[in-house]
Amino acid sequence: MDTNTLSLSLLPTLGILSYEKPTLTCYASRSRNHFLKSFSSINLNLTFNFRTPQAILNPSPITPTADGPTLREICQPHVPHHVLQRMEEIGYVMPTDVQRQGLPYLFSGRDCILHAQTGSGKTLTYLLLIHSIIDTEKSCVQALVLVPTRELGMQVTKVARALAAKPTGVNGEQKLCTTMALLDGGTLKRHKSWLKAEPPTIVVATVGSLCQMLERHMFSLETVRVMIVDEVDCIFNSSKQVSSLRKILTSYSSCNNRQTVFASASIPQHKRFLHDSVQQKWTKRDVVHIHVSPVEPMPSRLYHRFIICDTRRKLQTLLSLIQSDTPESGIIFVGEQSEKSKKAGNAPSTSLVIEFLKTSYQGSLDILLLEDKMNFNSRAASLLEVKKGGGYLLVATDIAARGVDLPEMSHIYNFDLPRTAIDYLHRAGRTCRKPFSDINCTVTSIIVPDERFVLQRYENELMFNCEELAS
Ligand SMILES: Nc1ncnc2c1ncn2[C@@H]1O[C@H](COP(=O)(O)OP(=O)(O)OP(=O)(O)O)[C@@H](O)[C@H]1O
Repeated sequence: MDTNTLSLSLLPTLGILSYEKPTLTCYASRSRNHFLKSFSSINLNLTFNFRTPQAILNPSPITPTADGPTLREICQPHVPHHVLQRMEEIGYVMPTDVQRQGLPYLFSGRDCILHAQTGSGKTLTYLLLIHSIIDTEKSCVQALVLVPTRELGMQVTKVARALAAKPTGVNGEQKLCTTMALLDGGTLKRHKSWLKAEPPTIVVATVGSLCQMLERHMFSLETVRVMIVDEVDCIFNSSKQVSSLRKILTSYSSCNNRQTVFASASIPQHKRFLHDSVQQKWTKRDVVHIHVSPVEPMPSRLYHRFIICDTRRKLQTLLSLIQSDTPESGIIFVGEQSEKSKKAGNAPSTSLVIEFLKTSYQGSLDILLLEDKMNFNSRAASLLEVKKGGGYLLVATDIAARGVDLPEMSHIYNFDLPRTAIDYLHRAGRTCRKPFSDINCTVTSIIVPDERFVLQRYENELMFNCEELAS
């Protein structure tokens, strides 16, 4: 095996590199301090076995300091000037941790697993890499971004287009890069004509739609020089998407002909994943694992609470919480309806919550719905409303939990407890999405007494503390 796991944020604190075991062990501890205290004893029992020393011998040239290099300084000379200008115009001036730590590796051409907190700026990180590779004078698809949902695809396309637009006041003849969204619910015929008439430089695609195009020979990945798989664990975990993703990575293209980047805030069993990536030829052998803040998987500005109540009182409890919190905007996450509940003829939680809020909530926030079973147009309409800004309460299933960037979001309510700690992490991560802000956001879980131990497990796994609210 020829892989590296770098827990970069630990470097300054511990003066050593963390490997898989301490990272996993720390999930059992309750706080960063606790972890750091327990680290020395764990360390005694471990053999640190770094098999490819390049990443250690050749560390990031960027020194992490409070007022360290700007994004422009990190990106020069890799990213074209007009993109850097545009980047600053949008407001991206200082790098986030993942940008500061990840970009030097990405610019060096190595395949990477970008493993960093929700809202940490992974999208801009990989888009800057794309701009360092593509040649806008060439008329072919050179970069591919794979996403698990149409919603995330729309968002990435928007950011990609914003970054590729001409900066104000620039009138040069520079050919600009174009981005095509190839997403579930779109028309293959239209995409086919676009690809034929004037191939875009970047394609943002859902796995299913891309595979359809590839299978019908409407599109080929021959000219793709960089491939990003965003929310990679989510796609690998999806029974509908995993086999298509494997084909895209190994049959329709080869890791030797492209730079591959996997991104997510959660890579369960990352050592295993790294091993598989090399063995299965999803990436090259010297793939590097950029693990930012491994002992703090969730933003520290998140305040976690729970309230215990009877199932029958959950709706009323939700309403009371919203009334006392007066959120700027909030997401109320509900679980998917089980087959058993469907068969019993029960209404899904989404309908219950929406109808209840529509009749009982007297505040000024708009009430919106986003769930898997809505058709693509209604889903897009909901998301468009949400992105317009203004206050709203979005009642959503986990479809809204992955990657969707809603910077104004102040409160998350788990009306139904998420099924796994990872789902908790991604739901919670829809808040605290302004990288340099010090505004605190709140996640509140409304649970029945039996669920307390489940939430406790999530707390241990994700290393956070949840405070109980009096019911
Ligand atoms: N350097 C920067 N300066 C200011 N804002 C930034 C910077 N980089 C990213 N952002 C903003 O941070 C927010 C979160 O970024 P992004 O959506 O890329 O997060 P992410 O790491 O992909 O999160 P998730 O894992 O939840 O998908 C966005 O609103 C983005 O515009």
